[in-house]
Amino acid sequence: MAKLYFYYASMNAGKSTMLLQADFNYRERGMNTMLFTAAIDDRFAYGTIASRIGLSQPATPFHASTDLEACALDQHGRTPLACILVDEAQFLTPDQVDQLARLADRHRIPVLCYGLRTDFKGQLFPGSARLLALADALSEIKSVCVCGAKATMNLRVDGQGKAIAEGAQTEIGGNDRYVALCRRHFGEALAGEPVLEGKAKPD
Ligand SMILES: Nc1ncnc2c1ncn2[C@@H]1O[C@H](COP(=O)(O)OP(=O)(O)O)[C@@H](O)[C@H]1O
Ligand SMILES: Cc1cn([C@H]2C[C@H](O)[C@@H](COP(=O)(O)O)O2)c(=O)[nH]c1=O
Ligand SMILES: [Zn+2]
Repeated sequence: MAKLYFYYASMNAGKSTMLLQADFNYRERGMNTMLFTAAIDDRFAYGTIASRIGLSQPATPFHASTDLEACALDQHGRTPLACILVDEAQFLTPDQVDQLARLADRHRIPVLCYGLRTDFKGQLFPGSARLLALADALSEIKSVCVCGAKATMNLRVDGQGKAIAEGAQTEIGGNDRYVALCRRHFGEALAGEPVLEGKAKPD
């Protein structure tokens, strides 16, 4: 049985790097893959998966209206796919996650999704919630907070590095707008404590 995988993490944990490594691993063995990424996340370039470590690959951009099942089956009909890889999976709609599950279940194509679990308020993204509900395998990619503990949360900051507690769920940005923190320091930063001024105490 092909599986639906969800590799989740905070920002800057290495999700895109791991996706590109997995993709390379399939392709170096002569197998075809299909890559998707969110059309709205154009930090590097539209329709490109890029990691901070410098790797990048073109990918099919998805919008909320994109039928991922139809796109992948169209490609699969021309060159059989060994694997589908999806970056920025937090931006999938729940219906799109269902489409990916059908690609695994009915068409036996493994689907590897990489994305954030929660937003800057600590709330699940709808796509991530559906993936947590449906995926056969959940795997956390770990990274560290300023204190050395596991960073599980994503703090949104303004131009002065001040914590932001309110706003739209979607706001594209990188290390200038978000800081991955452990839950304790996420809470302290939102409470106005000087977590990001190098005064965080180890847990
Ligand atoms: N030159 C580098 N060498 C090694 N690791 C790097 C380099 N630049 C960035 N990184 C690491 O890469 C990780 C970010 O990778 P990336 O795939 O962009 O993350 P994500 O997709 O989860 O946001 C961070 O852990 C960062 O420390
Ligand atoms: C926490 C959070 C993040 N986003 C956006 C910001 C980035 O564009 C992506 C995640 O990037 P990654 O480095 O590939 O993990 O998601 C957002 O829109 N809203 C949020 O709350
Ligand atoms: Zn911490």
